[in-house]
Amino acid sequence: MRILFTGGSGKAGRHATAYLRDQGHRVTNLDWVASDVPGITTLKTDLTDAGQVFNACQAYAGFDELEPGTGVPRYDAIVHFAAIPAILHRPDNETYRINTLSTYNILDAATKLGIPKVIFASSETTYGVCFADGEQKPDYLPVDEEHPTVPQDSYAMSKVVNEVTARSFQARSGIDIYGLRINNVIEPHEYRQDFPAYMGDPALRRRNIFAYIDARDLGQMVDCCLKTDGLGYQVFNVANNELSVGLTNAQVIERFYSGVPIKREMGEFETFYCIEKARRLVGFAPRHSWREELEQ
Ligand SMILES: NC(=O)c1ccc[n+]([C@@H]2O[C@H](COP(=O)([O-])OP(=O)(O)OC[C@H]3O[C@@H](n4cnc5c(N)ncnc54)[C@H](O)[C@@H]3O)[C@@H](O)[C@H]2O)c1
Ligand SMILES: O=C(O)[C@H]1O[C@@H](O)[C@H](O)[C@@H](O)[C@@H]1O
Repeated sequence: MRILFTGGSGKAGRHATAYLRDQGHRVTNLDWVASDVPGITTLKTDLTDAGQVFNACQAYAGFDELEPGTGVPRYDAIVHFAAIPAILHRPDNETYRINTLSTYNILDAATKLGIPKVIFASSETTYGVCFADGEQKPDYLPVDEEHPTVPQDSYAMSKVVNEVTARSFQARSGIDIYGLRINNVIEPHEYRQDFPAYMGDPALRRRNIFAYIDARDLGQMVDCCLKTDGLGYQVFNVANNELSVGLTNAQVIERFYSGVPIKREMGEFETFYCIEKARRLVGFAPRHSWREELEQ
């Protein structure tokens, strides 16, 4: 497929674009800065500027596309990852402005230009646990897509607003728009760098609901979404199926989740960040586990 990918120069985007390239997709990156991933071309674009977004969505992906003499082909899908990826990188109102405006522009352009699918990065932070002031426990476990999304911080607010915006653009246009509530992204080198500390102090993972997602598996989830048509508007939790700490599910409940309703029986090391919907609807099957990465 011919894919327009935003934020491909960032932490998650670098791995997701490489994964999509390896699956045979043609990927053009829209970002403030150029990608250094081989095979990924960047059109430097400020996504808060609607003019630039509409223009980039209708641009050639490379000089080779001049050859047929049939004009600019239409993109098959947009994968929108560009964002300020947390609080405390920018003043709160800038994070909110950049994230909501960029997403509005992408959705507006996709629907008006007849691009039939948009997959966008939402976040685990929508559930209100990650960047809460003090400790906020989930309302129930495991956290699935029905869990309330009432966060207190500007980054997560921008993601909740983006989900609402996406749902409305989908209702108007009828195209497929899938939002990914991505858990904490782990790059391959971060297993050795960071996980030993998580084994020593599991509380370090409390704000991530003890979950994580390998950056390459996130690429797989995007590809699963590209391959699955006709679902309309959907949000999906995206995480590994196992906890990111060296405790069992029961031990985490005992230490961190006393009083939190447990909705169903769970596996010994099963994640509290439920990924059943992604498995069922698009066939997501994470492959990279921290246990195996540390053994290698
Ligand atoms: N890293 C995580 O753990 C995590 C978890 C959940 C969700 N997410 C979401 O996944 C996406 C990618 O996150 P990341 O960690 O790779 O972030 P990142 O900051 O590493 O990458 C984001 C990229 O977007 C670009 N960008 C931002 N705003 C832009 C704009 N207006 N115009 C052009 N380019 C712009 C940046 O230059 C950067 O290359 C984000 O939407 C983030 O909110 C990340
Ligand atoms: O966007 C998000 O959800 C993520 O933001 C990152 O910056 C946080 O470190 C991570 O815990 C979150 O998973």
